[in-house]
Amino acid sequence: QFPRQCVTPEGLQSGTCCPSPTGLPNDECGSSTGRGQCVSITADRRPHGPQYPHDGRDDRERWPLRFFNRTCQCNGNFSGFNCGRCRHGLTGPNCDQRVTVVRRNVMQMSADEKRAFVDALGQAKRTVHPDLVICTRRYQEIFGPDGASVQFENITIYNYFVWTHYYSVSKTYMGQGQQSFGGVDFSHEGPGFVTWHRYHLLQLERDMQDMLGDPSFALPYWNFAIGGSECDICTDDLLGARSSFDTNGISSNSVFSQWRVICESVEEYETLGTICNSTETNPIRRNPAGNVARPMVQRLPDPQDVIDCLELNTFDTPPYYSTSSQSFRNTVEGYSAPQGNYDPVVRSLHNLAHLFLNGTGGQTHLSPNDPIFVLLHTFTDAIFDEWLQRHTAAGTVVYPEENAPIGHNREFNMVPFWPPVRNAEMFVAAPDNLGYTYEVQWPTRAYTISEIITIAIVAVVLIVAVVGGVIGCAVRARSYRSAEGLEPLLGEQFRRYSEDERHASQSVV
Ligand SMILES: O=C(O)c1cc2cc(O)c(O)cc2[nH]1
Ligand SMILES: [Cu+2]
Repeated sequence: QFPRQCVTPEGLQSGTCCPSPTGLPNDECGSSTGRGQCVSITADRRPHGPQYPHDGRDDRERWPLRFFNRTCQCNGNFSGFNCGRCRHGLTGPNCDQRVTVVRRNVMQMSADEKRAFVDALGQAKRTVHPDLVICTRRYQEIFGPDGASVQFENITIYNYFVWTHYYSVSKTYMGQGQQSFGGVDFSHEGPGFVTWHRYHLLQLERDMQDMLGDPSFALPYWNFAIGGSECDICTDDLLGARSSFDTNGISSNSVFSQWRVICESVEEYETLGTICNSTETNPIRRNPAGNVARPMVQRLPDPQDVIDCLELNTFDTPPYYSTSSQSFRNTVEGYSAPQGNYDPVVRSLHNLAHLFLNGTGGQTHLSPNDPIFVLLHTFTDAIFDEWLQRHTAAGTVVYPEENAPIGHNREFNMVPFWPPVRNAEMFVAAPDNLGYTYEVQWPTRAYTISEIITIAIVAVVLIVAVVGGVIGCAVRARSYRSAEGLEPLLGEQFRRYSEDERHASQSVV
């Protein structure tokens, strides 16, 4: 969440996190080369929804001001916590060359591509994040007893991806002996669901590109809207088959059977007011379609559900929450029926795909520990991008500025990302603004009864016309031939002419 250089006791006390680009000491934000400058952070002040009624209790309110109030603001196309890199979709020394990566269907990749992707995930699970460290205490307890140390630690690239999700969904600690407050979620149940998860994926993709030294690396997606109760990506060449010994486990032929999860001890965090750290504990659990207690989540969404949600015109509707009706966001997130009507018992699209996994991937504080999360969310993001592109011309693409749940207003800095990035910055079409596109064949709508009847009528009329024409011609040809029989002179003349011609050609030879 914060650059390693910034989390010293002095750095935290100053509230300033403006490092120099690597190789340029004492050049905060690369200001001497015009890359950027150190400025005050602005945090959203607009009212949020009533779900969170507290004030000052949570480190994530008005993020990231509890920790830092000054950051690098980069000029032009420069970007990053020290302005040492380019904005998404740009490259080159001056960040003026466009680059686009293509996110593809994981099922359509070659055996070599699949292996490379699985290996890259394994490497991300082991490689310490080069720049960022995580806090392991609430701000109040972040300084050690001597004041000379602070509670931050290193974490691997993939575990950082898991930790940021956990931090965004964790409950608010209300003090010893008090129940933690669960009415907060900085990344779900609000308009920020799509923008938060989009940035979450972009950050992982970028970290993996840097790790691999391959700027063309793209996260693939899992088209989970295939209906039925089979997990098609749960094979040992991809995300791991089911273990033959443990219904809830992953096959030992898959590297993912070796992965251990972080952030499992929620009860401890909630009762002691601690925070998940980088300690790995148990293996991933997964039992696709295996939740017998909840038959509704035993099958995946259907292609028609995607078609239906893409037809909703409004991005989000009051109260911009998990109870919104006719909201594209609440529908793709999966708290509404695919046609947009809110129903508390319904789970569809993204939520249904999570719950179908029935294990680690179905619990919000843990879900990214199962790498299926990455592929499930790239597809969710592909639907979001398709919706943006289809509806932009109609002018209904509007992100709410206020009264969304805390963390979800348009100008709120998404928790716990650094440098500060607002929901609004991710509410743009990806190919033109963020340097990636999806290669997807979107399902098309089946014909309605009235369309089928119309098509049938047109077809019948055409067939009648063609058949009628053929019969008409045949009848006319017949009457012509019988007329020929009544005109022997004409026939005679024709025969004589042909014979003359034959003679002529023979005499030439
Ligand atoms: O119960 C749900 O609808 C549900 C579970 C779950 C887990 C997860 O990680 C999500 O991102 C969403 C979600 N929804
Ligand atoms: Cu999710």
